[in-house]
Amino acid sequence: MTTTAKPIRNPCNLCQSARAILKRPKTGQQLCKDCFYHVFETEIHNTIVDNKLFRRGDRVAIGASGGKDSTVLAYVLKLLNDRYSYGLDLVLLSIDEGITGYRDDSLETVKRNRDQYQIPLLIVSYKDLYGWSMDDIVKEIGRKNNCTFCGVFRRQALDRGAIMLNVDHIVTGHNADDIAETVLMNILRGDLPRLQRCTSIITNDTSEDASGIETSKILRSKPFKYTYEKEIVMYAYFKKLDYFSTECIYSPNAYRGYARVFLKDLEALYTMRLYFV
Ligand SMILES: Nc1ncnc2c1ncn2[C@@H]1O[C@H](COP(=O)(O)OP(=O)(O)OP(=O)(O)O)[C@@H](O)[C@H]1O
Repeated sequence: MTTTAKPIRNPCNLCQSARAILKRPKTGQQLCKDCFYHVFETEIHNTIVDNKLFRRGDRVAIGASGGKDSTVLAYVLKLLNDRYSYGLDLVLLSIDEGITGYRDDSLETVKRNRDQYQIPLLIVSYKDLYGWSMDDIVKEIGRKNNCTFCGVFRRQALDRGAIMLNVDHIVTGHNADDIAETVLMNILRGDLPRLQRCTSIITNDTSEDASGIETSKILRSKPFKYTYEKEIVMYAYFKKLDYFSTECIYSPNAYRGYARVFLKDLEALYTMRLYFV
């Protein structure tokens, strides 16, 4: 007696053998969980290889905030390092800006990630480096331009942490959506030098600390340059990764927020056009 296999309802566009459970925002493909993991991870691997981001033996610090992007970055980089034998020595580097009720909680997530992924962690605080926490700064100057101060301090703090860790390279979880926002902000501000630099996947600009001392020539890169935020969220959700998802308490008035809303509105219009044309 021959038995015929029951046809799969809504099969995955790639393997055809499992049921599709999601529609990929980047391509519109309907995929099963395993095929989504495979294409997501392979695209990041291809980005790393095509752009020659690392050399074998590099010691690489992952800028870890406990948020979805850097949590997925730590998880995927560890996985790819093992799968493709990149030969990287990975460490987590977190900056504690000193924001009560926000960063203290997200750092607890990073500490759990350190144990879950078995990657060592260094936490460097603004208070130790500069004598001021963000809470102190906000008390002094109020709620204006907080993100601008914080961004400059964080960049330097990451460099200082990287020197303490003796790393060659810092990777951050900036994704395709973050980069689109930055492009728009630089256009609106008319900041041509930054507009030129902000889409580079890898940079090695020299930075100076508050006293004007050259701190580093450490490479920085964004392995998620081509990765959509929605796909990072989907990946974290299906893999049940442990991440912290609260907005910074000092950021509601940030300029970036306006760029983000504008781009989300444009995206919604574009998606509607795709459906209705
Ligand atoms: N406090 C921090 N310590 C270390 N790295 C950080 C910190 N804050 C941000 N970063 C790095 O910069 C990237 C972009 O930060 P941003 O503030 O835009 O957060 P985000 O887009 O919410 O990302 P995430 O989801 O990882 O928090 C992060 O993915 C992370 O790699």
